[in-house]
Amino acid sequence: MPTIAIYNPVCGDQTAKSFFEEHVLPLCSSSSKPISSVLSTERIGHSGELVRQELEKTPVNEILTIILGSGDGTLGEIINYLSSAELKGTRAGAPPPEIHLVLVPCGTANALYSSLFPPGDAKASPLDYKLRSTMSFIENSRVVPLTLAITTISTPPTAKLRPKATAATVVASTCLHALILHDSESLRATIPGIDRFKVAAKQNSTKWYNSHAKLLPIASLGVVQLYDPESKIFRDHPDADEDDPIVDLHGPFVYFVSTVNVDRLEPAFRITPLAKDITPSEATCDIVVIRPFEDPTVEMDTPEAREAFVPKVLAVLQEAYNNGNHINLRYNREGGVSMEGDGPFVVEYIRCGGWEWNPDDIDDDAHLVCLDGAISTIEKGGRAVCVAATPQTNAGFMVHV
Ligand SMILES: Nc1ncnc2c1ncn2[C@@H]1O[C@H](COP(=O)(O)OP(=O)(O)OP(=O)(O)O)[C@@H](O)[C@H]1O
Repeated sequence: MPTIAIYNPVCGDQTAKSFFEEHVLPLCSSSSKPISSVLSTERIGHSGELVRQELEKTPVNEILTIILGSGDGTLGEIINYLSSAELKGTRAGAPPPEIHLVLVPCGTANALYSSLFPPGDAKASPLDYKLRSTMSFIENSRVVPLTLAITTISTPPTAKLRPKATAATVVASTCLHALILHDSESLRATIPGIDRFKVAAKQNSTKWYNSHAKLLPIASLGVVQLYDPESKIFRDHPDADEDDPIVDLHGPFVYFVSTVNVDRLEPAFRITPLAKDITPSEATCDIVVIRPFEDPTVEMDTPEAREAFVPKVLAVLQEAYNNGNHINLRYNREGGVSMEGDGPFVVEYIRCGGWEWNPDDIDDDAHLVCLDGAISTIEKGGRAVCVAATPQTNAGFMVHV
């Protein structure tokens, strides 16, 4: 079973190369798990090419293990490259490969790693913390499958173009989160760390997004679920029944973030905490939505109403850093947001099989979609459809945990 190492030398604080040379490679060479090649990515898109070349040399009945030093973006790049690549060599005409991943968190946010290995749980030093997946590979070989969120962005029916599908392993989002990722890219050079996300959040805090979302049922249950913070369980969504299991959500929206595999997007930002606290038993999307018309004091979409809503959104985002406590925030009669309110919950926390996003033609900002950090734009008249997919047996990506 071949094992290769691939690192992205420019991700995060650009220390992946030295971290591999000083820690990961010596650890592996002193174990019984030899590494056949050590590869560095040289450009955008290169990681997928490197994995393809290795796969084409790997016998069909063998699993390829990749020790991957990167953030979430490089992993997404590999998965998407392989999903559309026509493999040759030993893999010509063969069924989809099984790939095992050993993650070394070298990126900026490392959402997948910090969800699989929550930092608070670690009694280890920072060095030991970064080597947890590596140690699992060396010592016990326990793996978990990755769920994929397959998002298809369609053009209007009149365009007659083939829809484009992208697989995400962490997040598919629209609204504020997509705008934050979009704007934070231009801040990368001046603010290399995760503070650039906070700056970008402030820049976009007064925007509301006009769209119509449809929530698709969980495959085995046939329903969409809504979390009830009072009883702390998921219930069947009140707007769905067996005859019509699809739930319609009308805008405006401020926040729409859907995750798979993760309960956090940064080590401390637990935006979908129930992904860990009430673990789903199959491939599902956990979605956090904020719609300002759920606030009992909001009656119209005006500049004043948007301005007054800003502190409420920031309170939710802030509370997500408090171990995911934002899901318990409520409005009070004055429209204030706190744990003590007796009004509606500020966040709608949904678990479903997928969703569809139909932005209003006139709202440009509602057309941005973030897929694991990469931004796509839905054309006017188009839509995005995201579905959580379970990997087939003996295929897909498994992570050492
Ligand atoms: N040698 C290279 N030069 C320039 N870009 C590269 C190179 N190698 C890889 N890349 C690109 O770097 C991008 C960022 O990588 P990645 O997402 O893994 O790290 P990050 O953005 O720092 O972390 P995170 O996704 O956890 O926030 C990837 O999209 C990849 O295409």
